[in-house]
Amino acid sequence: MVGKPERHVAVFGAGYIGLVTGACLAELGHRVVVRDIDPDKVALLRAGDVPIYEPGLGDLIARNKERLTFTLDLAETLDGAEIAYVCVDTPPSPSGDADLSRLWTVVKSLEGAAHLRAVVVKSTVPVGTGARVRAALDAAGLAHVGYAANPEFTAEGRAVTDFLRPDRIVIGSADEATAALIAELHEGVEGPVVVMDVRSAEMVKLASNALLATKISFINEIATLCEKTGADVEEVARAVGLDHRLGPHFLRPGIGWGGSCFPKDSEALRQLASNTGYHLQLLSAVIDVNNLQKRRAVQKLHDELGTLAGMRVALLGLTFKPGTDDMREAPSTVLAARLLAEGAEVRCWDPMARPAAVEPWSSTTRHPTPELALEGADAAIVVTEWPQLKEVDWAGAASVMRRPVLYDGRNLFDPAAMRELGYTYMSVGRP
Ligand SMILES: NC(=O)C1=CN([C@@H]2O[C@H](COP(=O)(O)OP(=O)(O)OC[C@H]3O[C@@H](n4cnc5c(N)ncnc54)[C@H](O)[C@@H]3O)[C@@H](O)[C@H]2O)C=CC1
Ligand SMILES: O=C(O)[C@H]1O[C@H](OP(=O)(O)OP(=O)(O)OC[C@H]2O[C@@H](n3ccc(=O)[nH]c3=O)[C@H](O)[C@@H]2O)[C@H](O)[C@@H](O)[C@@H]1O
Repeated sequence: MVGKPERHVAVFGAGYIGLVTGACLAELGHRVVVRDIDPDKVALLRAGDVPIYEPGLGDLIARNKERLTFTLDLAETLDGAEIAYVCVDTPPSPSGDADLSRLWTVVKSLEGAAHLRAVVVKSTVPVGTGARVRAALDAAGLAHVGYAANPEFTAEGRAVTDFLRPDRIVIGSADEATAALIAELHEGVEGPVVVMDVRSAEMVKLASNALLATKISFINEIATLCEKTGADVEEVARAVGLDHRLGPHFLRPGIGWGGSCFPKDSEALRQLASNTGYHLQLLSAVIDVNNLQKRRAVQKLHDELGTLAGMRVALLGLTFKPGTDDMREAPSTVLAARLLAEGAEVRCWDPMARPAAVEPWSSTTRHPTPELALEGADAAIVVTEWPQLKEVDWAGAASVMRRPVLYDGRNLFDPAAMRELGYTYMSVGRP
C-alpha cells in the first residue's frame, strides 16, 4: 500500500484468531511471522495447508506467502519484530475464570526483546490483565515498550471479512504513541478506530459477547413462552427486530448458543464480577436459560416418545453453527450426552465436524449423509442449520425412519409442510 510503512509483526498463536490476524496484516502490507508451539500445525502451514476451515483464509495465506511465515522458533519470531501480537487461547480454568497460562508463557518469552515497540493482546482476557502485563514488562526491563489491548470481534466462518471490514477496531492503550502505531497498522481496514484506556477495551470485548448472548437467551425465553401461549416466535422476532433501537440481529431462536467464546466469555465475565464480590444477576440468568434450552430439546423427545431408552435418535449437525468445523461448546455435545444417558442410540451427521474420539462421541455412530443417519430413527433433532438439510428428501426420509418425529432446533422448516409429510414436527417457539 503506497506511502504506508511496512511493519514487522510477530504473532503468537496460529489458531483461528492468530492465523486470521497474521494473514490479514500481511494482506495489508506488513511482514508477519506467526509462531505456534504445535509442531503439526506449523508443519501443515509451512506445507501450504490451513489447519482450520475459514472462508478466504487459504487464499489470503497463499497470496501473501512472501510476507507471511510460520515457525516454532522464538528467536526467528522476534528477529526484527516491532510489534508482538498475543493471540493464544484463553480457555476456561476449573474455576470458570479465564486460564491465562499461555498468555503468561508468551509474555515471559518476550523478556529479552528490548527492540519491540509494542506488545498487543488480542486474546480475550479479564479486565485488569493489561495492567498485569504492563507490570510484567516493566519488571523485565521493557518499560519503553508500549502496551495495547486490541480485542477481536470476528465471528467464525466470516473472520477474514470481519477483520478487514469490522464494525470497529478497539484499541486500548495508556499512551498515544502506541495507540497511533496500532491504528496505523490497520490502515486499509474499512472500519472506525475507537481508542480508549486498556481496562475499558478489555471490558468492551466481554460486554459485547455478553450482550449478544443475552439477545439470544432473551428470544429463546420468549420462544418458550410462545409455546405456552400459542404465539409464533418467528413472527415476534421479525417484528421486534424492525424497531431500529433493537435491531434484527441475534434474535434467531434456537437450541442454544455455543462456540469457543460465548460460553467461556460469559462465564469468565460472571466470575470476574464474582471476584469483586458482585453477582451479575442478568448474565447468570442468560447462562441458565441457555443451559436449559439444550435440555428442553431432549425433554421434548422424551415426552413425545414416552421413553428414550432403546430409541434411535439422529443428530443432524454437530458444529455450534454452520460454516465452521469448530465443535467447541457445541450444543450437540450436551444433546448427545443426555440422549446416551437416557439409554438412546445416537446417530450423527455433519458435513465438517471432526469431533475427538472421546465421550460422548465415541459412543455414537457417524453417517456420511443425513438420510443415512435417519435410517431406522425414532426421532431426529436439527441441531445445526446446515444448508444441506434443506436439500434432504424429507418425504423419503419419513419412510426410512422408524417414527417420523422431528425436533427442529433451528426453525429451518415450515411446520405445516413437515406435518403434511407425516412428521410429528416440533420446533422452537412456533405452534
Ligand atoms: N475463535 C474466535 O472466533 C475468537 C477468539 N477470540 C479470542 O482469541 C483468542 C484465541 O482464540 P482462538 O484463535 O480461537 O484459539 P485457538 O485455540 O484456535 O488457537 C490458539 C493457538 O495458540 C497456540 N499457543 C498456545 N500457547 C502458545 C505459545 N506459548 N506460543 C505460541 N502459540 C501458542 C495454540 O497451540 C493454538 O494453536 C482467545 O482468547 C479467544 O477468546 C476472540 C474473538 C473471536
Ligand atoms: O468472541 C468470539 O469468539 C466471537 O463470538 C461470536 O462469534 P462466533 O462464536 O463465531 O459465532 P456467532 O455467529 O456469534 O454464533 C454464536 C452462537 O450463537 C448462536 N446464535 C447466533 C445468533 C442468533 O440469532 N441465534 C443463535 O442461536 C449460534 O448458533 C452459535 O451457537 C461473536 O459473534 C463474535 O463477535 C465474537 O468475536
